[in-house]
Amino acid sequence: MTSPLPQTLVLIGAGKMGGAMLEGWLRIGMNPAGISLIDPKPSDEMVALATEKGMALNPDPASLTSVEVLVLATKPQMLDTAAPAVQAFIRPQTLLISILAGKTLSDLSARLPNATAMIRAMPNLPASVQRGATGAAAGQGVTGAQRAMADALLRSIGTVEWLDDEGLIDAVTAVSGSGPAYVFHLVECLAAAGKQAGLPADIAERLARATIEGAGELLHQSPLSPATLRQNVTSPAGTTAAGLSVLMGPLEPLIVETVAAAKRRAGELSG
Ligand SMILES: NC(=O)C1=CN([C@@H]2O[C@H](COP(=O)(O)OP(=O)(O)OC[C@H]3O[C@@H](n4cnc5c(N)ncnc54)[C@H](OP(=O)(O)O)[C@@H]3O)[C@@H](O)[C@H]2O)C=CC1
Ligand SMILES: O=C(O)[C@@H]1CCC=N1
Repeated sequence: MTSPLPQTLVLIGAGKMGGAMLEGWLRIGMNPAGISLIDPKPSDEMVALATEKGMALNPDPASLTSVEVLVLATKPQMLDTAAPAVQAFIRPQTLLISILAGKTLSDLSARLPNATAMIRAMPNLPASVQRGATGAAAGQGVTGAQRAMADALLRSIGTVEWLDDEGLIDAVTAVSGSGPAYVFHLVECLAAAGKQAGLPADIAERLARATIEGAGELLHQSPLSPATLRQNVTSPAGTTAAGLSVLMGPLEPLIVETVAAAKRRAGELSG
């Protein structure tokens, strides 16, 4: 039996990532009447969306008798400032899901002493189109039913990897949390290279974008490994082999360094 999605959800921080998750949840048909958004300066788009869908925007905490799930999606640096307002939305049965990079369950407990059930999750931006990838770790106070509900909520916007060791969330952040930005930059680089190779800029951009889209979709649909898919593009002594002879040496160490830098930064954001 699949676990039910929460009937009542408060999203604190309706910015880029909170907004992406919200978009995903609305797409799968979550009831907007059960969703409340808290953001001191919501974007015009967020105000319009709240109005159109009938979601409460900055309601009085006392007006919400039930808050099954509270998703905390402010910037990590805003945790201290936001904590008093966050606490006002926590009920005895509330499950808090934090997506704050770097902030540990213990950092959260120190600021939110009334939160007894907490999950630290790291989603990513494609959640808005149900293709997110989330890593999650549950704190000790989380019941089996709450964990199942969180799993259903996060799985409704993509894949979920549960980790027994919360310490691994910083590595998740560096790989899949930040990962879409690495891929988007690859599109930028491929487009720039296409332009340098003589293509008109707009055509280079469209080809680069469609190439990453197509490669991503093929990865999604194919049972083959990335290495086999790469080999399937690479004709013996052909053009791809020539291109990869330049890329494959330096790319892996560069990506290892990239992920290490992002993971290091997550550690710096803790506390
Ligand atoms: N962007 C991403 O791809 C991912 C982000 N994350 C995590 O998500 C969180 C948000 O990141 P992101 O969406 O990029 O950042 P944003 O700045 O876009 O979103 C944060 C939102 O919170 C609002 N805010 C500020 N103070 C408060 C407050 N006291 N109460 C409620 N809302 C407040 C901000 O308003 P204002 O702009 O006016 O300050 C903003 O709208 C971070 O902790 C980040 O680590 C996790 C995974 C991926
Ligand atoms: O850049 C950041 O800190 C956040 C966390 C992962 C993606 N964006």
